[in-house]
Amino acid sequence: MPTLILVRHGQSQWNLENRFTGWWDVDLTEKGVEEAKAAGVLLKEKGVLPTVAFTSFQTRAIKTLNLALEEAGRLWLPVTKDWRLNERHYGGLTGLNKQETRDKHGDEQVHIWRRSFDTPPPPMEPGSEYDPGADPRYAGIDVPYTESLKLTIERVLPYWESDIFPVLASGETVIISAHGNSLRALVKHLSGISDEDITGLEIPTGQPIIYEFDDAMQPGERYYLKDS
Ligand SMILES: O=C(O)[C@H](O)COP(=O)(O)O
Repeated sequence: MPTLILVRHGQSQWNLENRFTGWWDVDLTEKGVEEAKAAGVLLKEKGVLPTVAFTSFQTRAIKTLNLALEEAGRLWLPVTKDWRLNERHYGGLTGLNKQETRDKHGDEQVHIWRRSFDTPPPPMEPGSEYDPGADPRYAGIDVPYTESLKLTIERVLPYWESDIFPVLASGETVIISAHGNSLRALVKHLSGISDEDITGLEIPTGQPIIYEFDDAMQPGERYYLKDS
């Protein structure tokens, strides 16, 4: 049965510092490393062993994948990295402290920026401190200046359809190591969550989420591997 494993990267340095991160490339904390390893141990214990892997262009997701695969004895897997699995771009909020931004703009405005379906944060100034536009990994890519969840879906879903779904449909067990909002985009699609209800969905770090697909390639109910 084709099986999909989704895992959000372990705690990052800016998760710890409570800063808007988006496309900025931060590393895992020690706790994040432990979360990633624990995800791999769980995959092994439960016998849910990936055969193909996808991740973003961002260190925190790539390292989470590698650490989990190592613990699961699957460091040898083919891995495809693609920017379309990156975190949602946090625009001009990138680098700011989330609590200080709430103190300045109010809880409601920050909640809209973080969780509304289609209101993007204010755009980043091109060439500003946290603009990844000149990073060689994004050469040839139209790096956005901000993204709502809706805009994130508009680049995650075509990639899912063209590159990931066909691999899954061929019978593989696919693991995707990605980010809070690129995974919300996928879960919204796979679980048929409305634009309104998606605002309430939080994806915890380092917890594998499973979808099993039937013969018609319809996803079943998603569940956390730890609860199975
Ligand atoms: O980019 C970030 O800051 C986080 O990874 C996700 O942030 P959020 O919980 O505000 O969407």
